Amino acid sequence: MSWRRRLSSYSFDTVIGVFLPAGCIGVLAEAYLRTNLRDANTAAHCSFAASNNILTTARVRELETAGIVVIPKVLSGQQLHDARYAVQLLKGQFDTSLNDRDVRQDQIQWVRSTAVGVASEEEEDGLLLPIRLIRGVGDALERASYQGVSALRIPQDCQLAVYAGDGSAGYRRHLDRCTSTIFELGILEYWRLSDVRCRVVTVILYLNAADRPKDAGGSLRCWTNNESEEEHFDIEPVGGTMVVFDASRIRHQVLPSNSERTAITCWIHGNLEQ
Ligand SMILES: O=C(O)CCC(=O)C(=O)O
Ligand SMILES: [Fe+2]
Repeated sequence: MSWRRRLSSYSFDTVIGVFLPAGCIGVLAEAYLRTNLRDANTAAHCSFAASNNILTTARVRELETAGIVVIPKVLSGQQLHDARYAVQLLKGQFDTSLNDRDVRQDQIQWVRSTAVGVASEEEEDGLLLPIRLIRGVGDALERASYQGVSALRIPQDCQLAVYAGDGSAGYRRHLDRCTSTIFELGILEYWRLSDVRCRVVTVILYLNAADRPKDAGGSLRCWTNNESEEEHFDIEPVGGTMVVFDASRIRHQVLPSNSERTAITCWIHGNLEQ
């Protein structure tokens, strides 16, 4: 029996009285339970010596005061080459459908160190080091008691984003952490955005060429003062540059890129009070 016939065999009262409330509860339950953090790891679990060497205690203190730190030359030319080769092999698996095209025009794919979404371990190799480096930042933050936070959670999934070099692909100004209240969002959206509400720190590692010219565009424009539109600075997405910033403080935008632009991002989560 088709679902239409089966449904028409129920009385109007049954549909209104049983199926409608059940459907509403289902939608609410899906929103409440939606999370990518179920298999997230502790910061200690993701500890990586190279990340601790990069994000020294001095840099963590700088992150606390300035809200952002930029660390160049985190990857060698060979490591960048390997990472970019791995990204090439993943082409065709990128997804634009999840993105609001008015807001951002990149293509993304979620990658994890346990070979989900990649065809073989060999193909994953080049991305393994970038993933470990960005996921290892959480441990460096905890060791240096960043803003007194503890119990950071590191998602398994990191975002791999490719912006086409068509001179138009970018990402409108935004904050990575959702700071809107339940009254502004409504309960459904509030629950759906539970992961984004827990983002504490953003870690980006650029996988472009180390000699990417300035006119290739795609700079990351950052605003450090929310009161002022004027106070901003640009970071060139040169391959091997790591950017770490406070996800609830630094508004940022990706300027249009004239050359293909690749970045891998990890959001470190925690339970900060809004
Ligand atoms: O790739 C970048 O420089 C930033 C991307 C970004 O803002 C984001 O994915 O939320
Ligand atoms: Fe962002």
